[in-house]
Amino acid sequence: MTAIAVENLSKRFGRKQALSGIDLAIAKGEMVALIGASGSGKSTLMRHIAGLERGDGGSLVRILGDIQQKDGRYGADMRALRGRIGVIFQQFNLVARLPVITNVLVGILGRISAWRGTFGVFSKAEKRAAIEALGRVGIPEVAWQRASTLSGGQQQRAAIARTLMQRSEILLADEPIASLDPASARRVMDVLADINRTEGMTVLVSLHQVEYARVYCDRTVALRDGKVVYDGPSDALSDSFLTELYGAASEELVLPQKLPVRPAAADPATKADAHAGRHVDEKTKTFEPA
Ligand SMILES: Nc1ncnc2c1ncn2[C@@H]1O[C@H](COP(=O)(O)OP(=O)(O)OP(=O)(O)O)[C@@H](O)[C@H]1O
Repeated sequence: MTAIAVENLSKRFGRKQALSGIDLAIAKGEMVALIGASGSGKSTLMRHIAGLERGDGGSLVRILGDIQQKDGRYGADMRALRGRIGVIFQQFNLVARLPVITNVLVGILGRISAWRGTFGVFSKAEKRAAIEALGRVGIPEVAWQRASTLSGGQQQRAAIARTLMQRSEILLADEPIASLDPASARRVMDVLADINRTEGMTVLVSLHQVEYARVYCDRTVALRDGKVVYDGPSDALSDSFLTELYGAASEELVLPQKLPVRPAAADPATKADAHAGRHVDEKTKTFEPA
């Protein structure tokens, strides 16, 4: 089953064409990296898939088989679809003054009555589940601390715990490791890979550095100037191929040091849907094997 299907998605902000005719299909259970130099359109694409932004005429986004938006209009099931998608951003993921556990419990707001949500009335079982979710991401001990006291990496892991509480089926992580040190970045990526594997959650993660894509994701989609310029196996993204795709801008996508190799994370059953590599020829708009 296709979790995310984007067809001919374009978006113009004033004179800026942020996205141009994006076609993308991500199968349920895949963990896919989205890479691209600064300004290539990664966040804009993520925001459209999350249903936070509407594309221009001719655009179509389906989430888990249902129309989320078409021709710049949201579908009827928009609210329900939003509940099935968890979103993590580079920053501002948590309410700093609230305890971590309350931030995690925010994940169930879509499932409980408005008054319980407003007054923060959560049952013992819900609190236990929130602590379990924090355990799944390796930080159960911080449950009662204020979110502002957590490190950047812990904050990202708490945000992932919130999406577990939400029981989201798709996780969109927009540059979740951009402001983290390498060790914290790896821990966050480990957690994403783990919930992809064990919960079968579909993960689309945008990354600035291609090394993380190579280590953690079987498949990478590369954007340049709002267009898909590559969609295929991450290990085909050699430094020389990146230079071919991005020219001098490829330097900002490559870490000076290599990351340690990590075993493939995705469930083999879901790999059958993985796409063969395609290098997109922008002039003819045809897809060629990389
Ligand atoms: N709301 C907006 N209004 C006007 N222009 C926008 C808006 N959002 C994005 N853009 C423009 O669209 C282009 C793509 O931006 P986007 O943030 O998606 O890129 P990105 O690949 O996520 O970059 P970065 O890696 O720096 O976060 C940029 O030129 C940006 O300035």
